[in-house]
Amino acid sequence: MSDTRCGVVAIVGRPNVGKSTLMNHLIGEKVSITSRKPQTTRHRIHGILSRPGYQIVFADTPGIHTGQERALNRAMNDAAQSALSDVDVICFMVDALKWTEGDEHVLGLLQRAGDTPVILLVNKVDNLTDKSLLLPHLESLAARFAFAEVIPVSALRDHNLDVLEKALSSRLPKGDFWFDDDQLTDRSLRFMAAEIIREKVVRQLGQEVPHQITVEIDIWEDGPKVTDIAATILVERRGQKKILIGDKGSRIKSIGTQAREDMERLIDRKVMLTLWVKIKAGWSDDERALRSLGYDHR
Ligand SMILES: Nc1nc2c(ncn2[C@@H]2O[C@H](COP(=O)(O)OP(=O)(O)OP(=O)(O)O)[C@@H](O)[C@H]2O)c(=O)[nH]1
Repeated sequence: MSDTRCGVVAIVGRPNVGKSTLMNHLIGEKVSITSRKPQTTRHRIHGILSRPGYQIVFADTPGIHTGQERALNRAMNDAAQSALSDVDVICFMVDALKWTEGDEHVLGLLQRAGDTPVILLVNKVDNLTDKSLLLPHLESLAARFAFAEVIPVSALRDHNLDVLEKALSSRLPKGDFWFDDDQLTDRSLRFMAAEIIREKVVRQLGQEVPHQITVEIDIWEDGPKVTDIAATILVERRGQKKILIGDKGSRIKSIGTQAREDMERLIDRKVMLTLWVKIKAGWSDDERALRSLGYDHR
């Protein structure tokens, strides 16, 4: 029997609660992603945290969004649901004392996630001026769901992240590590490059462009000095394309510059990045397109 533990963890929560901040603070610059092994074909991997004794593979739950009207959201919710029932631990993150419809929606999805242990992460506790409000809030949340554990954290200030790591690692199954540390493959780098672009779009445009954007890497060529990368950002409507491109191309240029800088840091080489924006007509209601874009998790 192996002495080490290894398993998959999903961090879920509505936008803006601090999920990315937590990932960055847990894993830092050392986001190492490798080619998928059979154990992880059902997950898109977000990052890997390797410590002596345990390896936590963070799965990307492909969007947990409010609103059910459109096929995209239905498919995403289905995908989120099946992804959730298939991980070893779920972290449900909320923003301090705030509770919104978005949180309610995610909690609803968790109700159907099966036996997977759910840890409630109450983030941004550094923001709380009156800490005495925390306990009653936690108690009322705990009454609504059988959380395996409730941990107040501050992702930004690294508060209680050691407690979180312990809570996660102790719940992982025993087993060998799936990934060698620091091993990067072309495929995972492409995936990360696409994520970097998506992140920049969301950061720069926020609500103006809905989360239904997808990024495809069309070209990845490692030249002697420079890596040439071309990517297409797929949007749903003409108006979104216009916003993304911006006045005389200023917005897409700024997104491209920021993304290129992150990519250069990631692969430690010069990058030449070309971005295209395309409208994928009828995309939301086209299940076939969804599957080809990787949202089919059945
Ligand atoms: N004060 C405080 N702010 C935080 C903390 N964690 C995250 N934030 C801030 O909250 C905002 C949202 O954080 P993100 O990490 O982008 O949130 P997210 O859940 O990944 O958001 P999406 O990518 O939209 O799903 C950022 O401005 C963070 O700096 C925290 O522990 N304390």
